[in-house]
Amino acid sequence: MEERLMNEKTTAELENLRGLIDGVDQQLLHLLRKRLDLVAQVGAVKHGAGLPIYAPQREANMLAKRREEAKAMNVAPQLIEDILRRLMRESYLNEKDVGFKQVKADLGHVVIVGGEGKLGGLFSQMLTLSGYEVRSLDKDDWLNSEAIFAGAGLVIVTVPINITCDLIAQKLTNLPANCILADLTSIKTAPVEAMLAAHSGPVLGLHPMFGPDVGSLAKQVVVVCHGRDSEAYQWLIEQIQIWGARIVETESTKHDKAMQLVQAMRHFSSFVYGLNLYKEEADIESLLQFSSPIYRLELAMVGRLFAQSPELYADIIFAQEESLVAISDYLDNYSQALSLLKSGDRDGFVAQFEEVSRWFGDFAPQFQRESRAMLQSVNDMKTG
Ligand SMILES: C=C(O[C@@H]1C=C(C(=O)O)C=C[C@H]1O)C(=O)O
Repeated sequence: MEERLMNEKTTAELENLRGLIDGVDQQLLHLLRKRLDLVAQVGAVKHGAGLPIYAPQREANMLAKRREEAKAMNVAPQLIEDILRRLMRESYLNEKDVGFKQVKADLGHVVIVGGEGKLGGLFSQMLTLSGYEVRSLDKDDWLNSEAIFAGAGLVIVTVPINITCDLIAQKLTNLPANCILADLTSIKTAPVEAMLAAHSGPVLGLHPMFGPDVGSLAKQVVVVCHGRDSEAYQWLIEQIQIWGARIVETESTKHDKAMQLVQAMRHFSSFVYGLNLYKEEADIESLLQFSSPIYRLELAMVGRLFAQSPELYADIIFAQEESLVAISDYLDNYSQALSLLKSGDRDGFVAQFEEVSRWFGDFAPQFQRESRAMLQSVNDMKTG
C-alpha cells in the first residue's frame, strides 16, 4: 500500500536509505558477533578463576558510562541501556556453554528426588554443568533407592508439595550421616521440620523464586531457610551464587507468610480472572485487538497460568491453610469496594484510592517506571 502512494523519486530515495540502514544493521550484527566472542573469553577466564559470570558492579559501571556517552552523542541513554541489558542476558545464557566452577569437588554424587520434574531437571542441569554427578530418583526407582542413596553427598527433594513431607518422613530416614538434605518446595516450615526429623545430618530448605523456564539463574532469587549444620552446606550456597542467583536468607515462618500473598492469593486471583473470562465467554481474539499494553500484559500473566500444570497451582494454592485467610480477606475487600460502586459512591472510591496510594508511597512511582519498560517491550512484540 505504502509503495503505491509513492512517486519514483521517493521510491529511489527510500531504497537508497534503506540499503544504508541494512548495511548499518549488518555492521551491528558483526559487532554483536565480536561482542559475544569477547564475552565468551571473559567467561572462560572467569570459569578458570571460579568467578560467576554475572558481575553486577561491572554492569552498573558500564551502563552508567555508556549512558553518559549516549547523552553526549544525542542518543537516548535508555536506548543504549536497553540494548546492553539484552546483550548481557545473552552473556548469561551463553555461560552454559562453558559450565560453572565446581565449589565442592569431593562431594560424592547428588540425588534429585523428583529429578524428572521440571525444576528438578533444571537443578540437575546446573549441577551437572558444575561438574557434579547427578542421579535422579523418581516414582519407579524406590526399589533401588538404597543403592542410589549410598555415597550421596547431597539429596534434593523436589516433588509436589502435598507429598513432600510424607515422602521425607517415610523414605529419607536412612541417608548417609553426613549427606546434606535439601528441598525446593515453595513452602518452608513443614518441609524443613520434616527433614530435620528424618535426617540427623545437615539440612536446609531452598525456594527458587522462579519457574523452570528461566534460561539462566543470573539475578534470580533463591530463598534459603537454614535447618542444621550450615557450615556443611555453605558450599552449596556459594555454588548457587556462582550460577548468578541472589540468595535471600530468611526464617521459614516469615517466608511462608509472604507466600500466602505472593503465591496463594496472587495465583488464586489469576485463576479466578481466567475462570471469569471463561464464564463470560470472552472472545480473547477480539480482546487482544482492543487491548492496551497493560491489558495484554495482564492477559499474559493470567494466560500463562493455564499453560501450566493444574496440579502445580493446586499444590501452591492449597499448601497452607492460612492462605485461606489471605484469600478470604481479598474477597471481603472486593465486596467492600464493590459496594462503593453499587452505591455510586465515587468520592468514597477516590478517597480509598488516595489512601492506598499514600500507603504505596515511593513504590507506586517505582512500579510505574518499571512497568513502563515492560509495557514498551510488550508493544514491541506486536507483529501486525
Ligand atoms: C562480560 C562480563 O560478564 C558479564 C557480562 C557482561 C556483558 O555482557 O557486558 C558484563 C558483566 C557481567 O555480568 C564481564 O564481566 O565483563
